Amino acid sequence: MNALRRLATLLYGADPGLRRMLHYWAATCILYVICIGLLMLQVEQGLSDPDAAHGLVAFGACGAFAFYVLIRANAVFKLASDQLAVSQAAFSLICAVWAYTISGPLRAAMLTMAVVVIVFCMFALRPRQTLMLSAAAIVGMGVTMWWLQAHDPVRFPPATEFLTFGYLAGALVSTALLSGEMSKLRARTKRQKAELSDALETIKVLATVDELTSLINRRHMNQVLETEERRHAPGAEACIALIDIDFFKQVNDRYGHATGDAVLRCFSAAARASLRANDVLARWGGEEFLLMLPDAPVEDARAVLERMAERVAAMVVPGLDDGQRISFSAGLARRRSGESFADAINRADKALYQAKEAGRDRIVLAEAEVP
Ligand SMILES: Nc1nc2c(ncn2[C@@H]2O[C@H](COP(=O)(O)OP(=O)(O)OP(=O)(O)O)[C@@H](O)[C@H]2O)c(=O)[nH]1
Repeated sequence: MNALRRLATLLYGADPGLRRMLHYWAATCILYVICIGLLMLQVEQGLSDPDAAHGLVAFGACGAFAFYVLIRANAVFKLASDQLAVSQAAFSLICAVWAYTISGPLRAAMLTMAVVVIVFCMFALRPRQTLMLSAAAIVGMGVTMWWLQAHDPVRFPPATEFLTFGYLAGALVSTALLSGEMSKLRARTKRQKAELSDALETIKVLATVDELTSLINRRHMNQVLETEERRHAPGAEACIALIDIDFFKQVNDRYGHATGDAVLRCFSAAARASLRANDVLARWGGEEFLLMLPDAPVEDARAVLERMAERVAAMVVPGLDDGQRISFSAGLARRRSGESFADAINRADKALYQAKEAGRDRIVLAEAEVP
């Protein structure tokens, strides 16, 4: 299985775009092989000239190999994928015209291949390119048929050639139009898929991030805590801190709601700048924040909060009077072994209440942590 996968990577490469192009190439090759098989049967039945048939087989095989090299080494040639597709389709049409000239009474059947080539185009070409290619096929086939009936009217009766050309032109034009519609449909589906995935990304952000502070919101923090609870290795310490800005109502009342919002934004930025790499800070509600410090002994957690208090005290908030200092109170709890985060948050909440009661602008350890 592994060897097969390695062989596929060797042949197809690892790049998804390259793989897609080579898959189309492989599908074309299967078609070539079927056509070669049928051509050989024609030769066996005496319906086609063997030399001419072998010439066409050699031409088809060389072309298929050349296209493989061209696609595989496209990192060097840097051809656009539609340029490659147009050249491949043009090559296949030349093969179909050639097959027509050497196929004796079965020649009309060869024209179905030209139609198949145009159908293939819907996967790789724009509608206009497909139409141009069909027009080129009609002109190429028309000139060939005219030349054949003019030079060998016994094998290529003019009336038969004329009618065959009419059928072919009709089939090619309608197939080109239909495959053009299909490519438009594919392009629309692709665009809608991209729009949907953008919208999904926006929804994800809206569902997890607080719009005002750009911190994660309470819902997402609960998910983070759940994950951390499951990951929590026995003995590893995690701390929880509930942080509440002091006298925030007074800020709102004195400076207005917009300045209150600015305080929340500046506080969040200052608080975030004080964290260690793995600490997670969330807006828990209003002017309250929850900080989770994984793998942190309580002394380290306290140090983070003190650093945060210094930064918050030093921050300059647009709209606030000079000298108006912002502070916060925090309740800090170490999550006990086997304890749920919900219980640890409850203990942190009680400690926060004590911090407020004791005069604010301080960090209070939850009861069990007080030495
Ligand atoms: N500007 C603004 N204010 C908010 C927001 N969310 C909550 N608030 C206000 O925050 C204030 C919280 O007031 P309180 O709960 O009394 O707390 P406090 O004034 O900070 O007092 P202590 O916490 O006891 O220090 C209320 O006036 C809310 O309206 C918000 O997103 N923006």
